[in-house]
Amino acid sequence: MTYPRPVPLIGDGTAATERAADPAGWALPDADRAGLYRTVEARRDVRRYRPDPVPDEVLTRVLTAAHQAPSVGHSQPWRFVVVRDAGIRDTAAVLTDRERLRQAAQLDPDAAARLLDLQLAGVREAPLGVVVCCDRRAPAAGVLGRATFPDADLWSCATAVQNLWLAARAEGLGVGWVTLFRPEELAALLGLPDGVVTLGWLCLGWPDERPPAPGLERAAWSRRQPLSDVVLADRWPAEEAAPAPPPSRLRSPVPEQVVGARDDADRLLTPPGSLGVLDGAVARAVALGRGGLTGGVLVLAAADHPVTAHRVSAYPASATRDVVTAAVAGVAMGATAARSAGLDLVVVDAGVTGPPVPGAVVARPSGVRGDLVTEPAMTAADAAALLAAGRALGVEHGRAGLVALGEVGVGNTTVAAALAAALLHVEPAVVAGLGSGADAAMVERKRDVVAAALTRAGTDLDPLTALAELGGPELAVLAGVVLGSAEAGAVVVLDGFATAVAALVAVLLEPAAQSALVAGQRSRERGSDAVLQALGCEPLLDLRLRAGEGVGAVLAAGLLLHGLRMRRETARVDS
Ligand SMILES: Cc1cc2ncn([C@H]3O[C@H](COP(=O)(O)O)[C@@H](O)[C@H]3O)c2cc1C
Ligand SMILES: O=C(O)c1cccnc1
Repeated sequence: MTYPRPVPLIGDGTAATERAADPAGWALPDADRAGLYRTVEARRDVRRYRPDPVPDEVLTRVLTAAHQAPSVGHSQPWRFVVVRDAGIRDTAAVLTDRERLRQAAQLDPDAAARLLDLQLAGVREAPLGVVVCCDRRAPAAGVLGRATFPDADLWSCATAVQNLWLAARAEGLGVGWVTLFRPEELAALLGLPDGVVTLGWLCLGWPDERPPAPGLERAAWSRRQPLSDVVLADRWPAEEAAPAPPPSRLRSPVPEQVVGARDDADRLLTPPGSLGVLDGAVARAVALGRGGLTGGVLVLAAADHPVTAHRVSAYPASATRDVVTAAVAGVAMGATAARSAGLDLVVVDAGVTGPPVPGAVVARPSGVRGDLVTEPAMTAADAAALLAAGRALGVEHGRAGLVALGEVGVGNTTVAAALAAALLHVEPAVVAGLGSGADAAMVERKRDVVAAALTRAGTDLDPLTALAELGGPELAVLAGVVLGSAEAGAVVVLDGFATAVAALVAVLLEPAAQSALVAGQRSRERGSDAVLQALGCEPLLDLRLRAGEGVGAVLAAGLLLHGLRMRRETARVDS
């Protein structure tokens, strides 16, 4: 049976089916739309004003439109100082006149003459001045969206100006935006406190001119560029751009698949997004066409690392071989985790010291291995070959639909740290962590080793070079597994720090691989957050794991399979 859709009493009452049936259904009626475009097209900068007063209710409508502008983090940083006082308007007018002469003095004579010809007054004549101010006293980091774009508060105020301007135009009022001021002089005139800045003076009043075209265009100061000059396709045109990245073979799921997954989620008899982070992971799998998943495979790649000579691991290198041998026998922790979650296990010997580990798939480097500090981790040819071998494994095992990643390799948290530091351009201290159980002195050594490795290899490395210089063979294989799995349309579930760094290499090589990733967990290892952030992936679990071997990936994969089953079996509402 189906259930009636519980329509929320608050918020968006529309259903996914409605939106899918009529994607343009949010449009306003034809006349409203035409009116908006007519207003946008007819907006002018007005410099001559009638002295007649502007009724308060009209002013309020116009200011209300301004106050409905978008603002970064909904911070509403704008303040509108409405100046009616004739004395203040007179003083402001003198300030602009002075500035106009100062600027004319800097131009060549012809341009200066044209500037002086332009009617720039209005500050004195218009019955109202609206000085748009931005209160910047809130710390940028506290406003959603401003930590990264600290000037977004100013842009918000500019959108308020535009709203005001369009509303004024529709009312028949003129607006002139005057920035021919020294900002500090205008601020002093209005008594603005430190931290409040102005975007200039808006003259507002009934216009004594009705310009059919922009004044500066009529004065041949400039002209409107064709739309095709200002709209660019996908990236900045080649002659000025950095070299194009190498072509990627991978493609993310097409938008129809992503939206289809969301539409289906919307029909569940539960509030949208009720499973939180898990819903995001389930949506990824469904968008990849993997909603029916019931199992998958753990790919466990292992290698040893010459960097252990620098005493950066709490355990002897021989532990790698022991753990891999136990994994093949099905009794290492990663192997038992996989079995209990119903996943198959593929163990890859990517360079375990000694002869190939019996029972493991062999994909080992053939050239010299180095300790990062004095020599590259491996040759460029080996890095490329291991990446390709991993890719083939990913394509093969990706058919199962879910690939969990795991690693074994004493010393590999140091290797992963070096690679992460180079790829993310962060300090060694950000990524050098406890690993399998380092003490403070060892963490310090790891940091020094990473710093020395970066000094030798440099930090401006393309991902493949970074992999050879600073990476490890199992990380190269795993980066390839990510690419191959993504190519096969599989969901890739990451484990801890090292697997996330391998995924980062993959994503830097082919960005579309990101849409296959699910971060299994937030690992205990320092640096895990930085890498997951760079991947743009929010982890499913936060158990302070430091088990490696894919244990966290498998636990998360189990959770994802539960989530998919719930998605499949939960009742749908009718539409
Ligand atoms: C017995 C044992 C089993 C492990 N299983 C995973 N790791 C984890 O620890 C290692 C990385 O830490 P570090 O960089 O400090 O050496 C990797 O093998 C990782 O998978 C293990 C480590 C040990 C000792
Ligand atoms: O985050 C991990 O996966 C991890 C941490 C410590 C040791 N080995 C792996």
